[in-house]
Amino acid sequence: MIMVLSASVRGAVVSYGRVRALDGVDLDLAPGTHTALLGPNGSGKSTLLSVIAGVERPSAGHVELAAPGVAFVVQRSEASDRLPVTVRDTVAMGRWAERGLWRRMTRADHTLIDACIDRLGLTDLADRRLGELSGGQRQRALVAQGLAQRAPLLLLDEPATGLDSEAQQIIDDVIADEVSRGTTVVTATHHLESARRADRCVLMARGRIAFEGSPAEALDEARLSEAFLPAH
Ligand SMILES: Nc1ncnc2c1ncn2[C@@H]1O[C@H](COP(=O)(O)OP(=O)(O)OP(=O)(O)O)[C@@H](O)[C@H]1O
Repeated sequence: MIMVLSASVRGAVVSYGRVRALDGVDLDLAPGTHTALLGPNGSGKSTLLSVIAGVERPSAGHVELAAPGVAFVVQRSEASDRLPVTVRDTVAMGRWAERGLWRRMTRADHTLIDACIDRLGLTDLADRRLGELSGGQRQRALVAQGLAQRAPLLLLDEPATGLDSEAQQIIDDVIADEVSRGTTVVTATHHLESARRADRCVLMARGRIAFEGSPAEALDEARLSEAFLPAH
């Protein structure tokens, strides 16, 4: 049986100077599924997301996407925190790729932007500047921006970092909703509870995939401690 994939990565290698951030990674993403990437700091999770998003070009290997359009929600940075824009502006930017910078937003765009703001519980903060918000609120604004892109592939780099358990729950529910709409979602996460809700877990170690399987298989204690062992 031939399965149509949303995206596939073959033999991806990425080096930063002497560091091999990715060392020959193969990954298949089935449509309408949630894949959780887990692994210690520096194991290559963010780099793999960047390669799938097309932000980083592998020096060897390649990525194929079934359809164009990737929404990539990167980790919050000092730079994004200081942008002089409101929550609504931030989420509206998610429509730029489709609308073009200079074309007017349609009524449907505004409805979608409001829905994404609401979905992340930010309606009361919609007109506040990002700089006036807590880290967790800014993080939710960036996830709302990712949702507003309505891309077939949604990549989230540690979306729940710094969030309280209620906000984390919102993100997990948003991911589940997106998957049920047919979106293919990949998250890099350190939260085992979120990973447990994924369809598949990929354990990364030193730029390679150490294991992939169902959450029950991957999140086994022995398996996790092996993947998280320090390099030797
Ligand atoms: N822009 C860069 N310049 C130099 N080295 C980099 C760069 N980006 C990543 N690296 C290195 O590549 C390796 C993989 O980093 P990556 O950010 O992909 O890991 P990660 O698994 O996402 O880690 P974390 O859990 O800390 O986010 C690390 O050794 C990191 O130091």
